Amino acid sequence: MADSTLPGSADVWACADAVRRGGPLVHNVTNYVAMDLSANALLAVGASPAMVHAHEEVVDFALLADALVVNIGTLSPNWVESMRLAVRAATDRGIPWVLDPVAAGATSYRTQVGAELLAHRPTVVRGNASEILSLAGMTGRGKGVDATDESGDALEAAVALAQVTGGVVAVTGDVDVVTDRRRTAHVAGGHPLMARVTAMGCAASAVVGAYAAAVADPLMATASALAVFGLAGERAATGAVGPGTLRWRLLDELYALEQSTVLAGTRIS
Ligand SMILES: Nc1ncnc2c1ncn2[C@@H]1O[C@H](COP(=O)(O)OP(=O)(O)O)[C@@H](O)[C@H]1O
Ligand SMILES: Cc1ncsc1CCOP(=O)(O)O
Ligand SMILES: [Mg+2]
Repeated sequence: MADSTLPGSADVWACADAVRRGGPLVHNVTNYVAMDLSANALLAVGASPAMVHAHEEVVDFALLADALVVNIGTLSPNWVESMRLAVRAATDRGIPWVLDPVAAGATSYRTQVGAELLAHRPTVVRGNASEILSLAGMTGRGKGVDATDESGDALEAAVALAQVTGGVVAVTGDVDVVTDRRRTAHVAGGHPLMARVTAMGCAASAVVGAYAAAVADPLMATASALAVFGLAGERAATGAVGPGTLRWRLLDELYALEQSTVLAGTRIS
């Protein structure tokens, strides 16, 4: 249902422009698989990435950053402690932080770590439908890091999680659903081939971090970041011969995205 407080295409462009002009420094405690694509996606949208997780420096780095992204993709106790330290520092400073609960529900360890981090009230949670359902204690049927549920079926779970965090929860998939309980945006776009490239969701979470640093309203920031990411993804898929070319074309499209393309291509309802 249309909601006049949801971002329109001009808002999405204003957010993209704010990221390009501001060039936020985004601190990532992320997984080994996602580091490269996330860092390149952040650079392509105009942000500065840093992947920093050693206990000895993670707090100092969080003090420099404009946003933090925490991703549990390749977690271990050592990494979880890095996440705790980084989240505490980011929270103390009041910078936005994003939680990507990769494969929550696949093992009890992941679900438990996801729940612990959730209790620290991330500004934004971004996951696929199976992860969001699992984190909310509902029956997500993920296949490892991949979703087997539809984003539209996780709206109730997203609202329940947003109730816990007081922030924004985004469920990506064929349509991205973004809610802060009061407002719910359905962001159309993207391409099914995007799910065939590993770390695509992680990179989307990283880009959400950049937008949350540059834009005060987390729902506006998240919906805009996902609109831009989806638009770049669908343009990248046009002419891609498979996942490999899509991956690199996505970076080119994120980098080259123009105002006219965003104004014509954004579909948020
Ligand atoms: N079937 C699809 N149609 C369009 N876009 C998709 C589809 N599946 C995933 N995407 C897009 O791919 C990106 C990653 O989302 P997703 O695959 O849900 O994350 P994850 O990799 O964490 O499972 C998002 O921008 C999302 O909109
Ligand atoms: C394959 C894999 N294994 C652990 S983390 C990871 C990457 C997951 O990336 P995404 O959630 O974006 O698909
Ligand atoms: Mg994921």
